[in-house]
Amino acid sequence: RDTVVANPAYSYYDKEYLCAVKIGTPPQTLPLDFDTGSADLWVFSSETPSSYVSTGKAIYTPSKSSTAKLVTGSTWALTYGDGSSSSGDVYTDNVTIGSLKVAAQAVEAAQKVSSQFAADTALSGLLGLAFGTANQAKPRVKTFFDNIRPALPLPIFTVNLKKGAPGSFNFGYIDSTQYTGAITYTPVTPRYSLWEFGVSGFSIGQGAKNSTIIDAVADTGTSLLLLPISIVKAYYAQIAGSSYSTNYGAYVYPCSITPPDFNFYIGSAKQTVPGRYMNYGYISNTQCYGGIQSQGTLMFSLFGDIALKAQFVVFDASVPRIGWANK
Ligand SMILES: CN(C)c1ccc(C(=O)NN)cc1
Repeated sequence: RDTVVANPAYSYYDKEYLCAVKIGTPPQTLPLDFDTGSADLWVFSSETPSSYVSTGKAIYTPSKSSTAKLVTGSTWALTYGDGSSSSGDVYTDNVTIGSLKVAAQAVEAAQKVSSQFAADTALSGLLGLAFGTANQAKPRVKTFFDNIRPALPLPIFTVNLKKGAPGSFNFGYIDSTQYTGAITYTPVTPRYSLWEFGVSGFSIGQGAKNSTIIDAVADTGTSLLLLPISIVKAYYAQIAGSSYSTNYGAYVYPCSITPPDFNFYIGSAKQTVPGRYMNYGYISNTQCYGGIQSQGTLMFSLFGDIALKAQFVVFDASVPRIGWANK
């Protein structure tokens, strides 16, 4: 069991949360985006064209690792929900998170990355924490969590992200100081090999509970809280002066206003996302980018960092199930 610090990147926005991962011998430390919405561990590498590697970015150089082994013939290619992509070949090497070490972990080295990843000067790759069946390597490889799970006291990891401050991913144990009240669990249906669960209803601010079921995915790799358009419209109807900006393709609101809380229910347990968490950044002196946006044509809602940073979440592979608590 162990814990690793999750540092928010792009201060104020909390765009993503990065954790230090040691790869190879001697260890090469890379800040990776721990992503419960995908299942590949991929890294910027010595095989990534240097024009796509921003100055100072840490990369994985297998030739400098005495324990690196090329997996001959294996390849990988990924496309994320926002249209970003990456691809390359596959090595195995020692990977250590905190004190948790997996020997011969599959490490997917990038030979191509899209402009969104090239523009991201903070991360050196992603570490997928979704179910292994979502892995996109050919032939498929196991995630770090798949590999470390047998060595953990409990087959779980917990996510305690914070607004504008370091949080943590804990593996194999629950730190009861990280939440208040009870943890309420609900089953996970890995229909898409994701941490997909049912939300039993929602309310806005002090409003009445609307018992409509929301089909949700917990995704630490998505910054925002993406909901059905009907709920999004009902939310911004509560913020005077808010509007849909065609320029940004997003709902914006006057920064002078603190938006209402967004509450969602796990069973009958009310989970609260405070309105003060909804500011995803200033787009002008007066207009702010809302943390709640439409899920568009996605077949599920995405409970990304805007929601996760308000909660303590247990990702439990034993059932599978997911547990939520306020904090
Ligand atoms: C371009 N970047 C940094 C991304 C990082 C993560 C994701 C994602 O959908 N994770 N579930 C997309 C893009």
